[in-house]
Amino acid sequence: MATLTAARYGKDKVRIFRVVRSPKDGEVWNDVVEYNVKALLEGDIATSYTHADNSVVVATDSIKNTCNVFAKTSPHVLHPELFALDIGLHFVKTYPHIHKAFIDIEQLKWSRIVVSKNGNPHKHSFTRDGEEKRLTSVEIDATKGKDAVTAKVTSGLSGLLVLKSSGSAFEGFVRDEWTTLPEVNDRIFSTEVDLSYTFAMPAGPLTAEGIAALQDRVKFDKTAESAKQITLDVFATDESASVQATMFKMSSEIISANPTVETVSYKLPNKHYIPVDLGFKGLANLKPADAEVFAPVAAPSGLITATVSRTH
Ligand SMILES: O=c1[nH]c(=O)c2[nH]c(=O)[nH]c2[nH]1
Repeated sequence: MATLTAARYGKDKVRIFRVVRSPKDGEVWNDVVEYNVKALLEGDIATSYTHADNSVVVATDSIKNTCNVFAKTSPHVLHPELFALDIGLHFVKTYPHIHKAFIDIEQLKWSRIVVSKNGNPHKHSFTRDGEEKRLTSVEIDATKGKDAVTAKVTSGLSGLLVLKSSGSAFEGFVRDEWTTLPEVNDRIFSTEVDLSYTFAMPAGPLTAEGIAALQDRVKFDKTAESAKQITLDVFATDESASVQATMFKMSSEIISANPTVETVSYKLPNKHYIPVDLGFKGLANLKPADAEVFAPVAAPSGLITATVSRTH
């Protein structure tokens, strides 16, 4: 005997680019977003797996179509959390047997070009000025009824590459017969930031009309800006004793600066840069004070993770 114990399906990698045109000073200004959307559904769908019963299947093609239509019609399309809430709420409200929707959005970076000859931001030209992505994952839950829908929102960023060439030490760690790493009071610290944070959502059911107000109440956009800036500021200015200690400072600052953030999680690879031994040429390059030439090491890397929660 075998039993289906979990089932969730939908469309992944729905690629969407949206232009929003608005009048400003007699000109047409464009805002643009590029998203990769994953939309998955749960509900009374077991028979599609166990009895080849497609009558309960909203085709993944229709799920993709829905994402595209909402990209055209949602008034919140420029705001990934609100846009994800719009799509997710639609699925649980539209299909009686769909009880949960999971909408994940990755936002690619397009920043407005500032034209150097006049210093002005351009009305419709953009540049990919970084590979980092803004992320949101929204879980819409209608298991308590279609008029009692709740939402969980987790947002963050990934792929933000940073490096500091000083201001980082690693000393005092366990030394035993397994240890070869020297203690250093100055080293390179480089990581690719993977950050996520959860929001405390207001009580009460999620409604289509209520979604717009969440931007002001929960401050998704402001939090995204603040969390990135705190990450960069603490990374740059902390006299780092370890990745662990720096990561805790970043997390704590995000929690104290953003009242609607409940938990902060970082995953930080420690991308090692090893001083190269140039002794064969009589060149000192191994001690922290001498080290100027380093070999970036692709693998292995350290991997330091933590979740920090607001104390109530
Ligand atoms: O900041 C660090 N934390 C570690 O746990 C660790 N382990 C290691 O080898 N180097 C480092 N650096």
